[in-house]
Amino acid sequence: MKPIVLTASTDMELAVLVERLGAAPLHGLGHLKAWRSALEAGEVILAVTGIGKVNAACAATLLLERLAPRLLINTGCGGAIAGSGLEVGDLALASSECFPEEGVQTPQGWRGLDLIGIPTAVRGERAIFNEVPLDAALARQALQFAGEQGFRAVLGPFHTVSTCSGTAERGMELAARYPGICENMEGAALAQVAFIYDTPFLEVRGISNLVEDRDLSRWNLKLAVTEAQNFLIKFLQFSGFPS
Ligand SMILES: O=C(O)c1cccc(C(=O)CC[C@H]2O[C@@H](n3cnc4c(=O)[nH]cnc43)[C@H](O)[C@@H]2O)c1
Repeated sequence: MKPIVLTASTDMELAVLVERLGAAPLHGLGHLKAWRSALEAGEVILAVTGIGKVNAACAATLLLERLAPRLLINTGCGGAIAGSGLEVGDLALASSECFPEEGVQTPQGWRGLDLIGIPTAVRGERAIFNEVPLDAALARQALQFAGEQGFRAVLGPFHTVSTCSGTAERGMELAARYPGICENMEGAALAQVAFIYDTPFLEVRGISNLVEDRDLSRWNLKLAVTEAQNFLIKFLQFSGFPS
């Protein structure tokens, strides 16, 4: 059976999973720090991508080329976009991913990549621009399982940015371009690579902060990454998915 690959941008975002799944270091995956665990659901490979879109795309390409997984899961922390109903410590599940910065600044305002007419990726007849579609059934299944397990979780579109929105104004500007519940810096890059390789992709983030005027005293990275990993441990071991 093909493995499941689970990624995050930093060690901290995988540490609980590595420990609780008894994962052993795995060498030979290029520049990536990785671990392997054998679960009832099959083999799980955990890998640290590094921060940002370039690191994420590079890692995803290497992992999908080498391992051809049956599922790619990305986790970590993220910022709750105003109006999402999310609070610090909640889970956010991606219904789609989006690059809300890629486009053109025109005299009439910002426009997305569809204005240029060059897609970010094409698979068969399907061309995508700023928004990357995800496996809706898989995301809904994860949402339902989260609720059953007592996690507070919201399913909705994610934003992947180059610049963390450290002002409420910037968050609202991006949300006016595309709907969003959770901001992060890697997800859309992983989702785009998964789209190209026709691999199911699930993204689950713990909310570490609100997208608001930057105030680090209100952030809780540890709670966010612990909640996301606690959920994934249960999801991998008990949800019955993915078989
Ligand atoms: O502003 C700071 O000084 C600061 C301190 C610690 C961490 C950060 C981050 O921006 C973390 C980026 C990292 O975590 C994800 N993340 C978490 N919250 C957000 C957000 O509101 N907007 C974008 N990315 C976020 C992201 O995926 C990165 O991996 C800043």
